[in-house]
Amino acid sequence: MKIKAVRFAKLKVPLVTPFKTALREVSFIEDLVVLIDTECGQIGYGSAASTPVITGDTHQGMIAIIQQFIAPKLVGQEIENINQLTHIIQSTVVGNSSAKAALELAVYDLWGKLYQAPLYKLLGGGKSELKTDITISVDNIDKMLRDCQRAVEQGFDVLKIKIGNNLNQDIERVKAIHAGFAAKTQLRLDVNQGWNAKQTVFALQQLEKAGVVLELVEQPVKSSDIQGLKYITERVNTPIMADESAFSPKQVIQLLELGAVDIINIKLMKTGGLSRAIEIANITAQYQAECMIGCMLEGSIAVAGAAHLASAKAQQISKIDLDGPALGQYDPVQGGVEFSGPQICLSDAPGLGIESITGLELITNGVWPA
Ligand SMILES: C[C@H](N)C(=O)N[C@@H](CCC(=O)O)C(=O)O
Ligand SMILES: [Mg+2]
Repeated sequence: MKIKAVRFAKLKVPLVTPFKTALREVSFIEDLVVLIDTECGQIGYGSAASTPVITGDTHQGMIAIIQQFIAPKLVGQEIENINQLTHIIQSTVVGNSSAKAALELAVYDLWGKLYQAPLYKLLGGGKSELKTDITISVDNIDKMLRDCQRAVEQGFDVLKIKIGNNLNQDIERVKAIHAGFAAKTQLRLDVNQGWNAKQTVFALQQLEKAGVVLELVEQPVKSSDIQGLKYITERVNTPIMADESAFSPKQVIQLLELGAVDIINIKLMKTGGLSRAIEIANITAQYQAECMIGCMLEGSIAVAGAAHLASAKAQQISKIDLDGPALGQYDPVQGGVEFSGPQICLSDAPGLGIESITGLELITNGVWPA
């Protein structure tokens, strides 16, 4: 099965409620979809979210880097040589992790189609049912409590609470949500780099004294502040997780060698796709550290790839934050992974299993070779 061309499209889905973090606020999931055509007429699907405040990637930038540098090296390659394909994708340019993720997803989808097997089985096999948490956007306390209530009614029993835009208000938000929902749910916090190290220790010690039990706190400080993460981890009981500080296998080794964090959040948009995500999961096992599989605000094509990986690497990946599709008003993708509230159900269709996509807007000059 030989690669013939790479095409691009856009896919936009409105959110149930605006997605607000310490870094940004958006009302739509907007994915760049990458379609890889083969000479035998198969199509591989991949997609990527543009999250410039975290990855630096934009849709225009992803299209340019793929068209000018990576697609010319992929066209003509055989899908059966999956390691050679991921090597080309990873090594042709530096950075550009979201563009690499979209391409890797599409070639892994085709690899599954070549061998007529679902991706999670080709990656080692696992369960077809997974469960995700859901994210509660940062807002005034009443709105956050209403969002938590709706999530519980939908069946979610793990809530990921976004905070980080005002230290004292954040402490009050967490206390209020803990009082209302700790009996029914497990609570994770995501500060999205909003605090500094001393503020984090202060906040977590206050919360610990008040009897607030948290499963983990994600990325409290700036992505570059590795010493800050270590300072916090040494002073609080609550487990600390790296997100924006952990893109590459090398960064993960540095974090774990230093004892800077307890847990790593793996996201395909940071690792550049599945191949490096697998490497990171294996590294965390070497350090007996836990890891989570997460997502950006992205739709069900890319999240399906992450779900296949989570199933196949369940021995390493113990926590799941794959709620992108649950945050959208509908899922435009038919076939493959089904997202229903907290439940994620993998199908045994080949690759990612995608049959069709509603509302896909093909980019007219977005094809290589032209
Ligand atoms: C959507 C997911 N649960 C999440 O919170 N992801 C990111 C933020 C992504 C974004 O801004 O698109 C995270 O920080 O974990
Ligand atoms: Mg995060």
